[in-house]
Amino acid sequence: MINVTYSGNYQDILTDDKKRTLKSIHEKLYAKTGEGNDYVGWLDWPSGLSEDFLNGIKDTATQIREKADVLIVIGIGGSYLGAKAVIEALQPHFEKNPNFEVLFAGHQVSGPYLKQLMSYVDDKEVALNVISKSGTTTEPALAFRFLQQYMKDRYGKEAESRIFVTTDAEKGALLTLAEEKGYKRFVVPDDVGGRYSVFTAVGLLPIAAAGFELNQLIQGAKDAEDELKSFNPGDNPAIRYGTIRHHLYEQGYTNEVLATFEPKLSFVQEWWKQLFGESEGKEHKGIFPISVVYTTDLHSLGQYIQDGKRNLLESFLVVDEADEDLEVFEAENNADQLNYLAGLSLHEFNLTAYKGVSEAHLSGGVPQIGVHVKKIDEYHLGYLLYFYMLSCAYSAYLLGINPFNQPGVEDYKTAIFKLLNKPGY
Ligand SMILES: O=P(O)(O)OC[C@H]1O[C@H](O)[C@H](O)[C@@H](O)[C@@H]1O
Repeated sequence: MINVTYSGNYQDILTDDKKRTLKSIHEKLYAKTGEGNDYVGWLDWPSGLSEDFLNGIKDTATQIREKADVLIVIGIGGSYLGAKAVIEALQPHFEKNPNFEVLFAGHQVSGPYLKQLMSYVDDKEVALNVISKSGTTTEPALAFRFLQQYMKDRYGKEAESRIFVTTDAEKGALLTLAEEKGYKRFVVPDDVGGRYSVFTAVGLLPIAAAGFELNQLIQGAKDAEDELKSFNPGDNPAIRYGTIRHHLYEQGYTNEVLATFEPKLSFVQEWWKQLFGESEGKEHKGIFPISVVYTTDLHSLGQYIQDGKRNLLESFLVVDEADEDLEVFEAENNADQLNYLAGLSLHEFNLTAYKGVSEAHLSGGVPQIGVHVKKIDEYHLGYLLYFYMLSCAYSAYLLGINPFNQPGVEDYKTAIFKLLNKPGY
């Protein structure tokens, strides 16, 4: 379902030694005995999802769509990027959703954003889904403080039936608050970290509310879980991708540029950055994840990628089939001199551009990985996101890093809290 290509020879990387290392990673991962094993609930999560659970999410999504025109999803990092990635990939570019919108808040602290959001929804019916695994993250908590008040002012007691909380089952300030007010709650499983949580209620409720097909998304993830669990490092694309990028890292390619020709995937790229960046960037190790959308960025970052410092590897996220397309037509006077393209579709143009860019960058000293997915729909996105999560676990374990914690993010938080005189800091 996913095809991973490489500009080098994969068999050369796959030495007996590497196979042994991969085998031991595979065994620890699936036996849930590797480092960070408290957080591998995502691994068999898709196949464990019950009809009842999915129906519960779908029913709530239907209720939300019945009573509201807008769902504001409050969350940051893993509590926002998965839903945002799927929704952006699936919704049309324009007239996103004339009858129902999913908007996001709490993923930054911008006064203008929050003020303008509240005035934008003033003439619309609103529901809120506040998502935080810890229940204590400052940005969403701050946004929720404002938006909860907004809801109370607008709806009084009825606000309580318009607010949905997704958080830990047992702890956190958000849980206490939800219990106090009787808000409907969804659980972030204990053993699933934020950046691995897209197939839990964290991602599923906003995605369902946006009107997308959960069964297909989950089926894609389930098939990925099933097909990628075999230890077959020659063919398994998740092992392949993890192994190639790790090999390139060892050769000094410490930055990975994830490139796509499909602008709708730009939030899949953002989600991927958190996934790989937070999973691997520890102990002064790890590939720094960067993203570009082509051909746009060929006209800005293309120069650097072609000729700049040689520590870049490039991985293309290639969509093989376009759902909509245009064919270049023959113009009478050919004033723009583009008749040579007549008969070519824009998708074919991009596939050719992929080949050309890939050749040029390779000759400039940037090794190439291709991650090919058939098309963009619920099923293939489900498959793709699971594929990346699994590859990430292999890749981080190859580095000797626990993929499932993020100890480093506390340092800047402590520094900010000290400056703000937060009690206890
Ligand atoms: O869901 P939350 O607990 O609010 O966390 C939201 C995000 O913020 C944290 O600082 C972590 O770095 C992320 O891994 C997490 O996804």
